[in-house]
Amino acid sequence: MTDPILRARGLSRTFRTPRRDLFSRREMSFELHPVDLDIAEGESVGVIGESGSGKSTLARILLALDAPDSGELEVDGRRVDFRGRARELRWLRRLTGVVLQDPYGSLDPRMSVGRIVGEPLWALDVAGDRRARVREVLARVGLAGAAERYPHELSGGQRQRVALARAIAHRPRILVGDEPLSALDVTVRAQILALLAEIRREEGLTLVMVSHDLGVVQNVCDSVLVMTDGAVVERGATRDVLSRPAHPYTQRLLAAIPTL
Ligand SMILES: Nc1ncnc2c1ncn2[C@@H]1O[C@H](COP(=O)(O)OP(=O)(O)OP(=O)(O)O)[C@@H](O)[C@H]1O
Repeated sequence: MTDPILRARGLSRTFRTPRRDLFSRREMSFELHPVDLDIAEGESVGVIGESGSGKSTLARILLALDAPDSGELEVDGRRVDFRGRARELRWLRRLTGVVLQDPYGSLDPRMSVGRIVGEPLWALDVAGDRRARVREVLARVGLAGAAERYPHELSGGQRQRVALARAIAHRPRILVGDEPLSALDVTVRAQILALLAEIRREEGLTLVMVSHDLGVVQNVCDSVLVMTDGAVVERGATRDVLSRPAHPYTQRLLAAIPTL
Protein backbone atom coordinates (compact mmCIF):
# COMPACT_ATOMS: atom_id res chain seq x y z
CA MET A 1 0.00 0.00 0.00
CA THR A 2 1.24 3.50 -0.72
CA ASP A 3 1.22 5.74 2.34
CA PRO A 4 -2.29 5.56 3.78
CA ILE A 5 -4.29 8.79 3.97
CA LEU A 6 -5.52 7.65 7.35
CA ARG A 7 -3.40 5.66 9.74
CA ALA A 8 -4.53 4.77 13.24
CA ARG A 9 -2.61 2.86 15.87
CA GLY A 10 -4.07 1.65 19.13
CA LEU A 11 -6.96 4.12 19.31
CA SER A 12 -8.92 3.38 22.47
CA ARG A 13 -11.60 5.10 24.48
CA THR A 14 -13.47 4.29 27.68
CA PHE A 15 -16.71 5.86 28.84
CA ARG A 16 -17.95 5.53 32.39
CA THR A 17 -21.40 6.82 33.10
CA PRO A 18 -22.89 6.45 36.55
CA ARG A 19 -26.37 5.06 35.98
CA ARG A 20 -28.87 5.54 38.75
CA ASP A 21 -32.30 4.02 38.50
CA LEU A 22 -35.04 3.20 40.96
CA PHE A 23 -33.61 -0.13 41.99
CA SER A 24 -29.91 0.05 41.69
CA ARG A 25 -27.02 2.30 41.25
CA ARG A 26 -24.40 0.97 38.97
CA GLU A 27 -21.84 2.19 36.59
CA MET A 28 -22.32 1.67 32.89
CA SER A 29 -19.15 1.51 30.95
CA PHE A 30 -18.05 1.10 27.41
CA GLU A 31 -14.60 0.41 26.11
CA LEU A 32 -13.39 0.88 22.58
CA HIS A 33 -10.56 -1.64 22.38
CA PRO A 34 -7.40 -0.48 20.62
CA VAL A 35 -8.05 -0.09 16.90
CA ASP A 36 -5.40 -0.10 14.17
CA LEU A 37 -6.42 1.12 10.77
CA ASP A 38 -4.78 1.91 7.44
CA ILE A 39 -6.98 3.45 4.80
CA ALA A 40 -5.59 4.21 1.35
CA GLU A 41 -6.59 7.36 -0.52
CA GLY A 42 -9.74 6.69 -2.52
CA GLU A 43 -10.61 3.57 -0.56
CA SER A 44 -14.09 3.08 0.82
CA VAL A 45 -14.37 1.39 4.19
CA GLY A 46 -17.57 0.27 5.85
CA VAL A 47 -17.92 -0.09 9.61
CA ILE A 48 -20.69 -2.45 10.61
CA GLY A 49 -21.93 -3.91 13.88
CA GLU A 50 -24.92 -3.77 16.16
CA SER A 51 -26.10 -0.70 18.02
CA GLY A 52 -23.69 0.20 20.80
CA SER A 53 -20.74 -1.68 19.31
CA GLY A 54 -18.65 1.49 19.11
CA LYS A 55 -18.92 2.44 15.44
CA SER A 56 -19.76 6.09 16.05
CA THR A 57 -17.16 6.35 18.80
CA LEU A 58 -14.50 5.23 16.33
CA ALA A 59 -15.82 7.55 13.61
CA ARG A 60 -15.81 10.53 15.97
CA ILE A 61 -12.22 9.87 16.96
CA LEU A 62 -11.17 9.57 13.30
CA LEU A 63 -12.65 13.05 12.82
CA ALA A 64 -11.06 14.35 16.03
CA LEU A 65 -14.53 15.22 17.31
CA ASP A 66 -13.57 13.15 20.32
CA ALA A 67 -10.14 12.33 21.74
CA PRO A 68 -8.96 8.78 22.38
CA ASP A 69 -7.54 7.81 25.77
CA SER A 70 -4.56 6.38 23.98
CA GLY A 71 -3.29 5.74 20.51
CA GLU A 72 -2.26 7.79 17.53
CA LEU A 73 -3.90 9.03 14.40
CA GLU A 74 -2.17 10.33 11.30
CA VAL A 75 -4.13 11.87 8.48
CA ASP A 76 -2.33 12.58 5.21
CA GLY A 77 0.95 11.91 6.98
CA ARG A 78 0.31 14.44 9.72
CA ARG A 79 -0.18 13.57 13.37
CA VAL A 80 -3.51 14.66 14.84
CA ASP A 81 -3.15 16.62 18.06
CA PHE A 82 -6.40 15.72 19.78
CA ARG A 83 -5.77 18.16 22.60
CA GLY A 84 -5.08 20.98 20.18
CA ARG A 85 -7.31 24.03 19.90
CA ALA A 86 -9.82 24.39 17.08
CA ARG A 87 -7.36 26.47 15.02
CA GLU A 88 -4.76 23.74 15.25
CA LEU A 89 -7.19 21.21 13.83
CA ARG A 90 -8.26 23.35 10.92
CA TRP A 91 -6.07 21.40 8.50
CA LEU A 92 -7.94 18.24 9.50
CA ARG A 93 -11.33 19.94 9.10
CA ARG A 94 -10.27 20.95 5.58
CA LEU A 95 -9.39 17.38 4.74
CA THR A 96 -12.57 15.85 6.12
CA GLY A 97 -16.31 16.11 5.67
CA VAL A 98 -19.04 14.40 7.64
CA VAL A 99 -22.65 13.43 7.04
CA LEU A 100 -24.66 12.33 10.05
CA GLN A 101 -27.82 10.32 10.34
CA ASP A 102 -30.38 12.90 11.23
CA PRO A 103 -31.02 15.46 8.52
CA TYR A 104 -33.25 17.44 10.91
CA GLY A 105 -30.86 17.65 13.81
CA SER A 106 -27.76 18.34 11.77
CA LEU A 107 -29.09 21.39 9.88
CA ASP A 108 -29.63 24.68 11.68
CA PRO A 109 -33.31 25.55 11.06
CA ARG A 110 -32.58 29.29 11.21
CA MET A 111 -30.09 29.18 8.38
CA SER A 112 -30.92 29.16 4.68
CA VAL A 113 -29.68 26.23 2.63
CA GLY A 114 -27.10 28.48 0.96
CA ARG A 115 -25.68 29.55 4.32
CA ILE A 116 -25.65 26.01 5.65
CA VAL A 117 -23.75 24.72 2.63
CA GLY A 118 -21.41 27.72 2.56
CA GLU A 119 -20.64 27.66 6.27
CA PRO A 120 -17.55 25.40 6.05
CA LEU A 121 -16.16 27.57 3.25
CA TRP A 122 -16.23 30.62 5.50
CA ALA A 123 -15.34 28.79 8.71
CA LEU A 124 -12.34 27.12 7.08
CA ASP A 125 -11.38 30.22 5.13
CA VAL A 126 -11.43 28.37 1.84
CA ALA A 127 -10.03 30.39 -1.07
CA GLY A 128 -11.97 31.10 -4.26
CA ASP A 129 -15.46 32.29 -5.13
CA ARG A 130 -17.43 30.83 -2.23
CA ARG A 131 -20.86 31.82 -3.51
CA ALA A 132 -20.13 30.18 -6.85
CA ARG A 133 -18.97 27.05 -5.03
CA VAL A 134 -22.22 26.93 -3.03
CA ARG A 135 -24.24 27.15 -6.27
CA GLU A 136 -22.06 24.51 -7.89
CA VAL A 137 -22.28 22.04 -5.06
CA LEU A 138 -26.04 22.52 -4.63
CA ALA A 139 -26.47 21.80 -8.34
CA ARG A 140 -24.31 18.72 -7.94
CA VAL A 141 -26.65 17.26 -5.33
CA GLY A 142 -29.71 18.08 -7.43
CA LEU A 143 -30.78 21.18 -5.50
CA ALA A 144 -29.94 23.98 -7.93
CA GLY A 145 -31.89 27.07 -6.94
CA ALA A 146 -32.55 25.92 -3.37
CA ALA A 147 -30.08 28.33 -1.72
CA GLU A 148 -32.78 30.67 -0.38
CA ARG A 149 -34.90 27.90 1.10
CA TYR A 150 -34.91 26.70 4.72
CA PRO A 151 -34.56 23.13 6.02
CA HIS A 152 -38.20 22.88 7.16
CA GLU A 153 -39.33 23.53 3.58
CA LEU A 154 -37.48 20.44 2.35
CA SER A 155 -38.19 16.71 2.38
CA GLY A 156 -35.99 14.33 4.36
CA GLY A 157 -34.15 13.29 1.19
CA GLN A 158 -33.59 16.91 0.16
CA ARG A 159 -32.29 17.72 3.62
CA GLN A 160 -29.83 14.87 3.36
CA ARG A 161 -28.74 16.24 -0.04
CA VAL A 162 -28.09 19.56 1.71
CA ALA A 163 -26.06 17.74 4.38
CA LEU A 164 -24.05 16.01 1.64
CA ALA A 165 -23.49 19.31 -0.18
CA ARG A 166 -22.22 20.89 3.05
CA ALA A 167 -19.95 17.91 3.70
CA ILE A 168 -18.24 18.19 0.29
CA ALA A 169 -18.38 21.97 -0.25
CA HIS A 170 -14.81 22.58 0.89
CA ARG A 171 -13.55 19.67 -1.25
CA PRO A 172 -12.44 17.35 1.53
CA ARG A 173 -10.48 14.25 0.60
CA ILE A 174 -12.07 12.08 3.28
CA LEU A 175 -15.80 11.77 3.82
CA VAL A 176 -17.18 10.11 6.94
CA GLY A 177 -20.81 9.03 6.96
CA ASP A 178 -22.39 7.99 10.25
CA GLU A 179 -25.56 6.17 9.21
CA PRO A 180 -26.26 8.89 6.65
CA LEU A 181 -29.10 6.96 5.04
CA SER A 182 -30.86 5.27 7.89
CA ALA A 183 -33.39 8.02 8.63
CA LEU A 184 -34.62 7.96 5.03
CA ASP A 185 -37.28 5.79 3.49
CA VAL A 186 -36.22 3.06 1.12
CA THR A 187 -36.62 4.72 -2.29
CA VAL A 188 -35.00 7.96 -1.12
CA ARG A 189 -32.22 5.94 0.46
CA ALA A 190 -31.41 4.36 -2.92
CA GLN A 191 -31.23 7.79 -4.57
CA ILE A 192 -28.96 9.28 -1.96
CA LEU A 193 -26.77 6.17 -1.98
CA ALA A 194 -26.39 6.45 -5.77
CA LEU A 195 -25.55 10.14 -5.46
CA LEU A 196 -22.99 9.46 -2.75
CA ALA A 197 -21.38 6.72 -4.84
CA GLU A 198 -21.19 9.04 -7.90
CA ILE A 199 -19.69 11.91 -5.96
CA ARG A 200 -17.17 9.62 -4.35
CA ARG A 201 -16.06 8.35 -7.76
CA GLU A 202 -15.89 11.79 -9.33
CA GLU A 203 -13.94 13.35 -6.48
CA GLY A 204 -11.81 10.30 -5.70
CA LEU A 205 -12.98 10.62 -2.09
CA THR A 206 -11.87 8.30 0.64
CA LEU A 207 -15.00 7.12 2.40
CA VAL A 208 -15.56 5.78 5.90
CA MET A 209 -19.16 4.63 6.14
CA VAL A 210 -20.71 3.62 9.44
CA SER A 211 -23.85 1.67 8.69
CA HIS A 212 -25.94 -1.12 10.04
CA ASP A 213 -27.33 -1.58 6.53
CA LEU A 214 -25.29 -4.25 4.80
CA GLY A 215 -26.82 -3.31 1.44
CA VAL A 216 -25.24 0.13 1.77
CA VAL A 217 -21.87 -1.34 2.63
CA GLN A 218 -22.12 -3.86 -0.19
CA ASN A 219 -22.84 -1.06 -2.64
CA VAL A 220 -20.19 1.46 -1.77
CA CYS A 221 -17.48 -0.13 0.36
CA ASP A 222 -14.37 -1.93 -0.90
CA SER A 223 -13.59 -3.23 2.55
CA VAL A 224 -15.38 -3.59 5.82
CA LEU A 225 -14.66 -3.65 9.57
CA VAL A 226 -16.99 -5.61 11.81
CA MET A 227 -17.37 -4.35 15.38
CA THR A 228 -18.92 -5.84 18.44
CA ASP A 229 -18.56 -4.80 22.10
CA GLY A 230 -16.10 -2.08 21.20
CA ALA A 231 -13.74 -4.36 19.32
CA VAL A 232 -13.02 -4.88 15.63
CA VAL A 233 -13.50 -8.63 15.28
CA GLU A 234 -13.18 -9.02 11.53
CA ARG A 235 -12.01 -7.02 8.55
CA GLY A 236 -11.39 -7.63 4.90
CA ALA A 237 -12.66 -7.07 1.37
CA THR A 238 -16.41 -6.53 1.53
CA ARG A 239 -17.23 -9.38 -0.84
CA ASP A 240 -15.12 -11.83 1.17
CA VAL A 241 -16.46 -10.79 4.56
CA LEU A 242 -20.07 -10.79 3.42
CA SER A 243 -19.85 -14.04 1.48
CA ARG A 244 -17.52 -15.98 3.79
CA PRO A 245 -17.68 -14.41 7.25
CA ALA A 246 -14.97 -15.91 9.44
CA HIS A 247 -15.92 -14.62 12.90
CA PRO A 248 -18.95 -16.16 14.63
CA TYR A 249 -20.26 -12.66 15.39
CA THR A 250 -20.19 -11.70 11.69
CA GLN A 251 -21.87 -14.98 10.83
CA ARG A 252 -24.66 -14.19 13.30
CA LEU A 253 -24.94 -10.61 12.08
CA LEU A 254 -25.32 -11.76 8.47
CA ALA A 255 -27.74 -14.52 9.37
CA ALA A 256 -29.94 -11.94 11.09
CA ILE A 257 -30.32 -9.95 7.87
CA PRO A 258 -32.90 -11.67 5.70
CA THR A 259 -32.43 -9.38 2.70
CA LEU A 260 -28.88 -10.33 1.83
N1 LIG B 1 -20.02 10.71 25.26
C1 LIG B 1 -20.35 9.53 25.78
N2 LIG B 1 -20.45 9.38 27.12
C2 LIG B 1 -20.76 8.20 27.67
N3 LIG B 1 -21.00 7.08 26.96
C3 LIG B 1 -20.94 7.17 25.62
C4 LIG B 1 -20.61 8.39 24.97
N4 LIG B 1 -20.62 8.16 23.63
C5 LIG B 1 -20.94 6.86 23.46
N5 LIG B 1 -21.12 6.26 24.65
C6 LIG B 1 -21.44 4.84 24.86
O1 LIG B 1 -20.52 4.06 24.10
C7 LIG B 1 -21.18 2.94 23.55
C8 LIG B 1 -20.92 2.87 22.06
O2 LIG B 1 -21.63 3.90 21.42
P1 LIG B 1 -21.53 4.18 19.86
O3 LIG B 1 -22.44 5.33 19.57
O4 LIG B 1 -20.11 4.28 19.47
O5 LIG B 1 -22.13 2.85 19.23
P2 LIG B 1 -22.63 2.56 17.78
O6 LIG B 1 -22.09 1.24 17.39
O7 LIG B 1 -22.31 3.70 16.87
O8 LIG B 1 -24.18 2.45 18.00
P3 LIG B 1 -25.39 3.03 17.14
O9 LIG B 1 -25.44 2.16 15.92
O10 LIG B 1 -26.57 2.82 18.04
O11 LIG B 1 -25.09 4.46 16.86
C9 LIG B 1 -22.64 3.04 23.92
O12 LIG B 1 -22.86 2.20 25.01
C10 LIG B 1 -22.81 4.49 24.31
O13 LIG B 1 -23.81 4.62 25.28
